[in-house]
Amino acid sequence: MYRPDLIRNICIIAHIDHGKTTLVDRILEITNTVDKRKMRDQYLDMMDIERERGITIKAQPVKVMYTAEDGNTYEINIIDTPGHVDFSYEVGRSMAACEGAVLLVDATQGVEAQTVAHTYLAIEHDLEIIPVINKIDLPNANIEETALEIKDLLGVKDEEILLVSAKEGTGVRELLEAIVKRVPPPKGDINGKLKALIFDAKYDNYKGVIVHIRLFDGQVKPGDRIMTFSNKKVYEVQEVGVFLPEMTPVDALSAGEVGYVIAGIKEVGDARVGDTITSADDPVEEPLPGYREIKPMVFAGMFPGLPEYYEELRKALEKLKLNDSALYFEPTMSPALGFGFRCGFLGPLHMDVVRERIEREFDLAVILTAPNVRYKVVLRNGEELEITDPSKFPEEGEILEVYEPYVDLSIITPTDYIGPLINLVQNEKRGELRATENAGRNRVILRFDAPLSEIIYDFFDKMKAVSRGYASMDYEFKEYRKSDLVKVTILVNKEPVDALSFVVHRSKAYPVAKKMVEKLKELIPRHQFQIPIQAKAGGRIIARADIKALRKDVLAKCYGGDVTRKMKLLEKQKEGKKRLREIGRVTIPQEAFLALLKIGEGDEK
Ligand SMILES: Nc1nc2c(ncn2[C@@H]2O[C@H](COP(=O)(O)OP(=O)(O)OP(=O)(O)O)[C@@H](O)[C@H]2O)c(=O)[nH]1
Repeated sequence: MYRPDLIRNICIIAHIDHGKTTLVDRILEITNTVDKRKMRDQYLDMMDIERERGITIKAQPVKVMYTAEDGNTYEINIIDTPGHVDFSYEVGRSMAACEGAVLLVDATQGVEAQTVAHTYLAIEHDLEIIPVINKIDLPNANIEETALEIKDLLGVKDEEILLVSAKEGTGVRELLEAIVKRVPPPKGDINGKLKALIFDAKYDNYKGVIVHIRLFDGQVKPGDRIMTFSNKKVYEVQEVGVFLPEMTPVDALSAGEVGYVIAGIKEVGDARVGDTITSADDPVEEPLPGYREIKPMVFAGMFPGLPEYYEELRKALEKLKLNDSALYFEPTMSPALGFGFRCGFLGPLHMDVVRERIEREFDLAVILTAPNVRYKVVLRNGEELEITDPSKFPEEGEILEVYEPYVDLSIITPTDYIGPLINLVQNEKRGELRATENAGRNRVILRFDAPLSEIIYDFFDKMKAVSRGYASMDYEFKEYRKSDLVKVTILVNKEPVDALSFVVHRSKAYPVAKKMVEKLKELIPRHQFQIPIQAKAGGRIIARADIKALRKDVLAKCYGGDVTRKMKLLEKQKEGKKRLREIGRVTIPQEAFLALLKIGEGDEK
């Protein structure tokens, strides 16, 4: 029977390692959702990488049935939220699918900055927030202090904060009671026109795209003709169902419910997060608010470790793309690295995840070049270009104007670190402070305008370093701004290496070029001859470092020059142990192609 008053839709806000997965595991057990025999730890974290790195990009939603003290059996849908700034848009969309949020704080760690950003987002979405202190079983749990911080953040009373040990199960039942009592049931009209929010989409080899939805109004069932609002594509529904957490078909999904739809959608790119699904025959006029097209913001070259693996790399990228609508790639050719792909990502973490999946799931070693943003260039001849590959950046004489993307950068920090953070953003990263807002006792939000290109390198680590790990950041694309940018070309042994070129603000061209050649000097091994490394901008050499020649006797041991040794090296390269590239007569290791990312290392101390 359809009882929307017995539905509760929630998400869990938690900093990494505060115990979200463990809590969900306990809830699954208490509600007998998962057969004890099948129960394994971290049930919902499906991907290996997510488990190992502790970053859940997004886990499956799950529906549990909980019989409360009032005798009613409630349906509680728990929707996961990704935990990194690259995916902040998706966090917002997941929250839009809920009426409540559990704020989970580790009693030994206290409220961390990342949690604050998500809590604000939950408040913006009008979610009922239930604060929970976890890990109370630990001897070093500091419940009082943690409660103070939570009260600071939310303005709640002591008695509203729940105490839980997700590990031992203490307090989990009380939490389920609180969810049922405090989180409002979904509103919505089952007789209204179909209006559903897409909050995730996954590709399945057998079933095609599985669209995760939250219904706001109306109903959807097999045989219905549905339409995605943004691109007006029409599909016939084949199956609808719920997550138990295995996908389980049902006759229909109705207003207020969470579930999935399978409708012959071929790629996840056609079921975009944040988009509205409606009826093709009787569509709503207005979609749900908040939809945005996700565009790649960060680009890098990806090349197979060995040329013969080009096809395999293409297949791997195609496979990943099926499940990742934000991933973009097109073939490219680099004189230095051969055939490969120019790839686009949401941000630096997304890039890392893709690279790791390719290496691990497809067993392919790849060479990835330093990331860059999308530049807009107006040439003197009037032509307008969009450049995502620094080696294709036009020569200075041809350029009339250049524009680069700026972001709204917000950093939440305890007041102690305001000075160092402003210094970092303004003096090192070309940002501008726009506003400072109070964010509760001893905490502020600093709002900056900053060039995206400065944020994608070592910014995150530096921010953490100057704030002792306490600051957290979020950014969103703002606009393109005119800028004074130059291309720096790197020559190794007098030959330009296209994959090492980069674009930089003129004011930084010299210092960055100098650090870059010094870094390359460290990263490229010695050869039997001296190797000059030069940086060239605007037609002249602006920095140089030399790698000294090896002495002959040493050389005999290391580089015998015989073919089998070289073959062995190439074998190793396949294993991803040591990826080397011959440029002219010089062997360049994979690391060197990321030299630009490493030039800031060791600056702090
Ligand atoms: N002692 C104790 N340990 C806990 C408790 N809850 C979680 N842990 C441990 O804390 C660690 C992190 O827990 P997870 O559940 O993986 O944390 P998470 O928030 O899901 O982490 P991510 O998926 O990485 O964001 C694990 O080693 C858990 O065993 C608890 O109540 N008490």
